[in-house]
Amino acid sequence: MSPMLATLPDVTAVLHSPSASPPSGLRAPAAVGMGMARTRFLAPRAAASAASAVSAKPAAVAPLYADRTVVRIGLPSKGRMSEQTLSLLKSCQLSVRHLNPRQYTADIPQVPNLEVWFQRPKDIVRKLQSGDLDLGIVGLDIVSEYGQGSDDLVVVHDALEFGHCRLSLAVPKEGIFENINTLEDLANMPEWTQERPLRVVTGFGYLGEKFMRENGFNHVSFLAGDGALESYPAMGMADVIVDLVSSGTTLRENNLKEIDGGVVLESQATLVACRRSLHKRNGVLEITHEMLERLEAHLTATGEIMVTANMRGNSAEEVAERVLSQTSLCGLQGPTISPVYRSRDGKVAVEYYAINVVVPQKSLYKSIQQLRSIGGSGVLVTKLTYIFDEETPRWRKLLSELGL
Ligand SMILES: Nc1ncnc2c1ncn2[C@@H]1O[C@H](COP(=O)(O)OP(=O)(O)OP(=O)(O)O)[C@@H](O)[C@H]1O
Ligand SMILES: O=P(O)(O)OC[C@H]1O[C@H](OP(=O)(O)OP(=O)(O)O)[C@H](O)[C@@H]1O
Ligand SMILES: [Mg+2]
Repeated sequence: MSPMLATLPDVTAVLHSPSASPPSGLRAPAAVGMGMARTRFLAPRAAASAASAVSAKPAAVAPLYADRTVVRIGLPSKGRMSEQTLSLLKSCQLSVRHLNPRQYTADIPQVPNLEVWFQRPKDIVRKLQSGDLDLGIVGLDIVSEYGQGSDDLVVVHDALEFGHCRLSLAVPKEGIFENINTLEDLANMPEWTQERPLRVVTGFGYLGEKFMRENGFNHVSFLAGDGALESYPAMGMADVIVDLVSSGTTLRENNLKEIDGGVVLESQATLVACRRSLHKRNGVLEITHEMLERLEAHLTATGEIMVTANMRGNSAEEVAERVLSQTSLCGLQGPTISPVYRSRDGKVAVEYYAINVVVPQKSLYKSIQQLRSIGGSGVLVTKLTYIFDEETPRWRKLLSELGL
């Protein structure tokens, strides 16, 4: 038998033997119900075989939750989040190796015990809930809609800085909605009655319904729609829509407007985990920690740059005083100041000091102006790849959420 494979007991026999029922708490694999007998399941990939990508060939009978030792992460298989997810991971030195674009599996060579599964965003959430995935990257909108506030899911990183959008209620610009500019205006319209409720079309039935209920709408009906929702009001099929908005172009082009108080949810990409896996599956917590550290280090560094300059001075302290008198030169923990040694008349002398300071990218020009105003010269600007703090606050928060 290959070291990669292990055999399961005869499944038919297990099913038919009352004394050999699966341990409680374990779900029976779906294929069992389909009458499939004796088969093999994928065991954890041996580190030595890291060169071979995960096989997409379905096992005839899937492993039970407790039998799976490899950790799984779900990434969006389609849509606008898919490419950005891969590029974020690449920036964190977690490049996904996807040998065959027609397969749904891949791996991340940097993390040998992790399998990547490409799934539709909503399926990522469902599979995190069932424990078939341990980790996933998906928009908060999808986590909130399909997770429905479930305790089974833990948002490990809530701001991966891409996929920004908002779930928002929009109404037609004209007709009876012309002077409707707030949610309150909409709720107080006399048109909505039990016989003729406000008709809302949305792909977010759970969040949409909760939002309307919590905002005091009594006469509302919902219609589920998957795409092109902006066309429903003009077609007379709905009065208002609850849909994702990012640039606002689609709303504008369809003669719709957002109203004050109408944002249901602000969303961006998140890293989500299955709570049960964090507690019970070997390796999940460690992989989550490593991913979190890399993501935080990369995302923190993204908005910052390193500025280096030389400055004449009598001592490091005297230079430090000048630098710290400037509001944009305080750095992460303060500037690093080091002597610049040069040889003069055969002796080593210090006339200049080098200043290294990390500043927010958006205040770069201001920082340079301030450096110059206190005598800085030869200014170098360097992009930062990572900033590793002592400990990421999100890791602390996760441990406390897990009671660890
Ligand atoms: N303008 C936007 N419209 C929709 N989603 C956006 C937008 N901007 C960011 N997103 C995020 O991208 C995710 C994926 O949306 P996208 O429309 O690309 O894929 P999809 O919804 O899987 O595909 P489809 O819309 O064809 O079903 C959304 O759930 C949301 O988190
Ligand atoms: O504010 P905007 O930048 O205009 O983006 C909003 C639009 O983008 C999404 O549609 P998508 O492009 O995913 O098409 P779909 O309706 O087929 O999902 C969303 O459903 C809106 O229609
Ligand atoms: Mg879409």
